[in-house]
Amino acid sequence: MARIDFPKDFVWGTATASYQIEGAYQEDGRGLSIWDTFSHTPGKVFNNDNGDIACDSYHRYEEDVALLKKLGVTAYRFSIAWPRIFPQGTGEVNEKGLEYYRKVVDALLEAGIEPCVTLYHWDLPQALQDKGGWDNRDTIDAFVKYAEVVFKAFDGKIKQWITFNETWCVSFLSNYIGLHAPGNTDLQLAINVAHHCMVAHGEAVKKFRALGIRGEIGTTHNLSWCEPYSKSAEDVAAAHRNRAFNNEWFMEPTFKGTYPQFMVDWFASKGAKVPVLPGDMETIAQKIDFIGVNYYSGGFGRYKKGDGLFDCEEVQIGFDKTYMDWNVYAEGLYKVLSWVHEEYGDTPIYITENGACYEDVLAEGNRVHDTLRTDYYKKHFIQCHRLVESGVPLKGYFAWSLLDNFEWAEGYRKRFGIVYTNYETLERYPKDSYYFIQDVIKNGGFEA
Ligand SMILES: N#[N+]C[C@@H]1[C@@H](O)[C@H](O)[C@@H](O)[C@@H]2O[C@H]12
Repeated sequence: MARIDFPKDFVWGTATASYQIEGAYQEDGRGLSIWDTFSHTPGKVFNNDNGDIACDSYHRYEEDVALLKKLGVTAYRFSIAWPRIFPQGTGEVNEKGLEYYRKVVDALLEAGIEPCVTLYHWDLPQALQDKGGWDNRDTIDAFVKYAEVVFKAFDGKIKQWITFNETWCVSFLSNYIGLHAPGNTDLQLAINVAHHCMVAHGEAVKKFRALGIRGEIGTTHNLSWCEPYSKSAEDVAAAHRNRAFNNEWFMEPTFKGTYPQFMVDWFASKGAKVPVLPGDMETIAQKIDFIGVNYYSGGFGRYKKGDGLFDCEEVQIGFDKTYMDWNVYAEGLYKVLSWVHEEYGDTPIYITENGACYEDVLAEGNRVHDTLRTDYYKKHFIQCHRLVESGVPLKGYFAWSLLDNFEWAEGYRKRFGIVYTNYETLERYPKDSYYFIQDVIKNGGFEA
């Protein structure tokens, strides 16, 4: 056993998202989002679950803040629902929407917890989707207007802003693979969406700077790590294409204002190209104050002609699996964040999501002995410590998630929370993993 200790100023937090926890989907003037439409479409979500009620955090946010305070975190990442602020995506501001978030932010600050707010965590107003959504460049301007309203409303209170959550999911998962809202399966459309979201990110950063909003702004990309199964040129190239699909395709524009040419060529071979307009790349590459990275898993890949979009097949080498059937590959976190530092320099990094889904059993006394999840966190905290020790500018960590919540197309069957949500009573029960993290925060580390 070796003791690992984190820097005194290391930020510990947890993360959630509006559609996954709030419920109250028609309350106080909220407009419909694409996830209301998608989840209400039979067959799209497991068990036809939806976010109509979710964890009812719209009414129970004070319980959530109390759990955060008891946990000992100094930050809480949540998202603002665009359809609560602009029910039609643009036009009239819904003051009741702003009022809800004022209450949440004030409760957090009262508890000594810094709000870290994501502007876009996938709940696009349906009214904008009806006009083409992110495929329509007009949505960029609508996003910037929405961002300006919330920047001004919370200036000085919210000091850490994230423009987008996981643009890969917004684009490829939702418009090429089709698993998430709006459920398209068109590669060119997905590339258009990715590009327009990144332009919207850059325009929002420009607006943030122009308004002189206090605090820091960044964005969050979901990065993964695919290690080549062998050192053969074919396997190395295939694994790189697999990584670049998640990683370089988004990080290169964000930091260098260019797309990786080998991937541009690869997509061109599939008949798809990026709809770049003059000035777009300079806009995307606006300097950011931090980069958020969501990391869950990775694995090994090797060349196999025709396998998937990149002629890369996953090789099973015996990793333990989570209930999402994802590898528990903690060293992948070390590899990917070391790569970020090597490739993109000293921009501060926050792990804005990391966590695991397991089949949780409610035991006596409303306890959940989620030893596998606690073990997942231990393994990844060890890698976080390794990163800090190696000089990577890792400044903080947000566990996904505070609560079991609406897990998108998986509905409520997949639980990622460190707090168990009883969906019948909406009561919250801290799991053993919650108490493990509480202890790590309190003691600044743990015996690894
Ligand atoms: N799946 N899964 C869990 C988690 C999802 O619940 C978050 O909303 C996303 O940001 C990211 O995908 C990660």
